[in-house]
Amino acid sequence: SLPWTLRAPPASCLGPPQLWEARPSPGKGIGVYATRDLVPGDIVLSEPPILSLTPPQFTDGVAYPLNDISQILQSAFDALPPQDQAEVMSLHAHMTTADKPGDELVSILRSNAYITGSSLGLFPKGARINHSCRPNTSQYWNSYTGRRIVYANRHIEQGEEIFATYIPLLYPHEARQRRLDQYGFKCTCSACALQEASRKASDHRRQELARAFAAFESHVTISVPQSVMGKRKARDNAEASAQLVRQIEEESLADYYIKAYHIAAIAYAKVEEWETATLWANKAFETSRLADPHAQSTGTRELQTLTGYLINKWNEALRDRHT
Ligand SMILES: C[S@@+](CC[C@H](N)C(=O)[O-])C[C@H]1O[C@@H](n2cnc3c(N)ncnc32)[C@H](O)[C@@H]1O
Repeated sequence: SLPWTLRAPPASCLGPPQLWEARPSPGKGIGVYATRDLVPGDIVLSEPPILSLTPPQFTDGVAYPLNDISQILQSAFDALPPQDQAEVMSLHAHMTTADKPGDELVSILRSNAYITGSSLGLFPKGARINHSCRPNTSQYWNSYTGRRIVYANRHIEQGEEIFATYIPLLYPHEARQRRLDQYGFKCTCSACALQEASRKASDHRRQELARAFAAFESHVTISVPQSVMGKRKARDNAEASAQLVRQIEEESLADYYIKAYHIAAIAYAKVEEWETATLWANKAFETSRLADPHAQSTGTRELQTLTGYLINKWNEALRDRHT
């Protein structure tokens, strides 16, 4: 055995300088602020979970009945070193009227946990980021490195507050607010604070987008239709996919950009517009690479393969035109 104990290097030796600071955010407790201008793709935080739970029968996308897991949570907490326990207990806990004294750990999990694959994780630094329904960061769970990455999805100015989303965003204001009730605040972000008419327009766009995504979900393989009817439908779909991208960008729903570009790539491939299809696929790939520069995730690699495939099709079509 080794005559010395291996210890992790201090956090200050790991990676690039810190681009954020935590300080009070009026009306929102503590918040996280950019300490310099950030451009899309800048990694704000890269953090492993301090505590991670894999609840039984976890269904991704469905809020988990957290009270059912208080025992698993307690055992995971008990196994932590004292300084980590103190860090967990320092996090914000929104207690509901149903919570009993002693339920604080469950409240902390409910108020701060993020879903990572099939688990729930507590990330003490990222947990200080407040919510917005038009967030300026997106997140990405890198299962390869076991880190949750928070990256700028648009330009963020020095001193601006950094926001993430706690909930899926393709719902109207009232439904979003119902999901946010578990955190105990009323959302006043730029989408929720709109005047009624604009808010209705935003709600309508989000619902339409949810419908459009659902409609496109079953069309994600490239098969060029042969019938006149099929071709006409594919043409309509291609135009609808370009509209989907416009609406997603108008609503600043950065978490859905990759999905929308991918849909547009497939829709244009189905009408054999290989150049347009390639440009959309490449845009999806480049956006995915913002958070995953070494293409470690399956999603990024698939987009890289798709872009390569479409480039070949585009080349073939150019060759055919010249022979
Ligand atoms: C994950 S914590 C975020 C950090 C928290 N502000 C703190 O002081 O530690 C979630 C809690 O922050 C507050 N919060 C988050 N986003 C908010 C918002 N948009 N408006 C008001 N409060 C918010 C709520 O109290 C919520 O339960």
